Amino acid sequence: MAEMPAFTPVHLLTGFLGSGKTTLLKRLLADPALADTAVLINEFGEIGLDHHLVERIDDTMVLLQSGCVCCTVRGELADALRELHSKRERGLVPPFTRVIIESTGLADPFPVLSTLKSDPVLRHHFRAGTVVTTVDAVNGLAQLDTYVESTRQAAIADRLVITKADLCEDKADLSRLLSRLTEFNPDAQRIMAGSDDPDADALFGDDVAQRATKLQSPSGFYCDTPTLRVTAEGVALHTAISSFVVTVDRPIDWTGFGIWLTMLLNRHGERVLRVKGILDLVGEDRPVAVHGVQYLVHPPVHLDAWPLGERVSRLVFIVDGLDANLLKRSFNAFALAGNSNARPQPEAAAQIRNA
Ligand SMILES: Nc1nc2c(ncn2[C@@H]2O[C@H](COP(=O)(O)OP(=O)(O)OP(=O)(O)O)[C@@H](O)[C@H]2O)c(=O)[nH]1
Repeated sequence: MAEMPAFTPVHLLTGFLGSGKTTLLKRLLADPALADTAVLINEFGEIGLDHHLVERIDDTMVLLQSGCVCCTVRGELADALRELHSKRERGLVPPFTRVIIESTGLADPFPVLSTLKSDPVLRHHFRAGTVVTTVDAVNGLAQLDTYVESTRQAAIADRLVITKADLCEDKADLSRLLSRLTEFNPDAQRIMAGSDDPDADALFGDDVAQRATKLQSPSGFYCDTPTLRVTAEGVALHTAISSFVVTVDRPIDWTGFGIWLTMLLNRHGERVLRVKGILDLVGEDRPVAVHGVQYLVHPPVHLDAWPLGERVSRLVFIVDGLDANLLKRSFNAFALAGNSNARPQPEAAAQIRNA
């Protein structure tokens, strides 16, 4: 077992919505090098799914829910770290030697890190570790241009993991994304997911010297590049962004669902920042995980078991400036109308148009 560090490093895994944080975390946690790791997962949305997708649930896996770790659940983050520390002291959880926080895709990483420094208890037991930011090669450039959360996540990174380059049809777009990242953060080490296959050591090795020079200021953390200046204070983020959940307790027809989702994304893809869920599909015994990020829909994946043993479909939507009630009604009009002809009802189509 690794020796207990005087200050346990808290690594932050961040990156915009759907950029591949959970996929990376799940792969890394399979590495024995990360056996002594406590994991905190924070999700934006009424229900959390990522901890089920990571497929490791034990006492050192903590879900911070119902808000974003940089704002509403900052206190909850501090409480969770204090509790983990106290349980470790009392031998109630395995003696972890590092913590990884997977933030929401909308989190501002600066307040999260400053929580470690400013909390009177935490600062005696924990220290900021490495910040790893995932950047989606397909949607990343537009996200950097549109969402300040995304630029702040890229600017603070020690390691930038570029995901989905395998899906990037236009390599010129990928080069533009890499140039933009260089503007924001010339010092970060860049790793291509898939081809470089980063291991735990490459990502969470204890090399924080880079950020020590980049982020120290009298007031705490800051980052200053020619194009972006950000400080430790949170800014008013994700004000028009909302999240809603739909739950259906009978099997859904895949074709019909696909048509409904295609219609939604054709109309509003840019503003459907994230769709993710676990579906109970007609003709399938096992649950199926679905993921969409703006116009991009990833291939569905069969899971081994139903989370919590409950056989229901749950979909989380995170949308920017769309009418969540209309979209919910549209989904329900479609789902509740039955799936015999697998066509969205006219009412459902109109609700999508007007959302
Ligand atoms: N082709 C491809 N798909 C990827 C890659 N990385 C992630 N994905 C897919 O992208 C989708 C979203 O991945 P997640 O890991 O859930 O993304 P996330 O950042 O955790 O999402 P949020 O927690 O909702 O912000 C899933 O369908 C993944 O399988 C990659 O490098 N290539």
